[in-house]
Amino acid sequence: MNIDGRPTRTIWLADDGATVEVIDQTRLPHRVSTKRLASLADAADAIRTMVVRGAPLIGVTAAYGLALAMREDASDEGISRAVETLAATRPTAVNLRWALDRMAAALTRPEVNDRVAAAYRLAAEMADEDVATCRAIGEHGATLIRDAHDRTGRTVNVLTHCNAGWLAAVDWGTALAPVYVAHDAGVPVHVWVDETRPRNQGAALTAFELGQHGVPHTILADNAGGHIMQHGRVDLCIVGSDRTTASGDVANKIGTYLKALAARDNGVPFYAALPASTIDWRLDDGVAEIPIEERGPREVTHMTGRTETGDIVTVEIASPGSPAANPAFDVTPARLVTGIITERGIAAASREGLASLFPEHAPRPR
Ligand SMILES: CSC[C@@H](O)[C@@H](O)C(=O)COP(=O)(O)O
Repeated sequence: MNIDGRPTRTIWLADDGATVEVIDQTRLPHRVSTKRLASLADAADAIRTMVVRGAPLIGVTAAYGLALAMREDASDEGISRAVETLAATRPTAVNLRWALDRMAAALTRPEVNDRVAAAYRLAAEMADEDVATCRAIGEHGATLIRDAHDRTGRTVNVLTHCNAGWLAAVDWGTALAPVYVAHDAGVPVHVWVDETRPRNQGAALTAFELGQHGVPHTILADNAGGHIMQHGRVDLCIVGSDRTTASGDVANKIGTYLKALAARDNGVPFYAALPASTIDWRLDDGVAEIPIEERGPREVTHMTGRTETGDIVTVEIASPGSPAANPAFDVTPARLVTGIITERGIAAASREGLASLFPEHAPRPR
């Protein structure tokens, strides 16, 4: 995608061929800046502090993190230690584990001396694959937007939660990829952007990237979605996911579940868009089994923003001393999900639905 008209990805190998550059998402939308990752510790820190975030991008950053780690110690023990360090950064997005398992399996095969080159090669391959996968999600999901336009003859209103656009992946994104494909094809589309407290990924990141791409959008306070759905102002909801079970339960940013409930009550189709790497085929019951990240209370009690004079400041918005809880994700049960948009097509949110698109993961008949 583009920032100020210049094409960019969220992560790339620097000109020195060794370090890795990422867009620093903690500074958006107020400052566009990059950060250089030169070591395993830098990569782990970037994921932990959300310099990079979003399930697909976390996975690719972890892959590059392993490549950086191989320069420090390419032994079998070095691989295990690096995997352990990176896996501990964030618990919910399963793309992290998926990327680390794939890298570790590929790295233990070559001789120790060949592991650095192999790691960079595979990390770059995974970055390119992520772009192609998200683009395919966009093509499949755009049919829903096109169909809605054909049915109504007017601008299609899509509601999304958090940021599942190109900033959450290497490019294109998941939930927003259908919007970009439809918009680029001339289908009139407008996005309702949930602000997404407490970190405001919607107001800060989704609004920023839609604005950069010229897609009409409106930021909504998180509590407004139900109201606008009741008044017929949403044609479909599309969200991303950090982990989806084999049975179609969808973990995504906190607040997603409430939007799915409101969508069901108002007959609004509710889709999750995700690559196969977000599906945890070992899990069945998302509410019971998906680990939900608990983040610090300061994200709830304080807010960061830009003053009119351009300074970035953090202010306290809560009653001083009151405790705050901060679960970062919730699980929307499959029964509330109309369909799952993947790189292979749109599936019903069920074990059978997902297995029909990904038969290689279907349980073998006994
Ligand atoms: C394409 S990304 C899907 C999800 O990762 C996204 O919706 C989300 O919840 C991101 O959470 P974050 O905490 O910002 O990493």
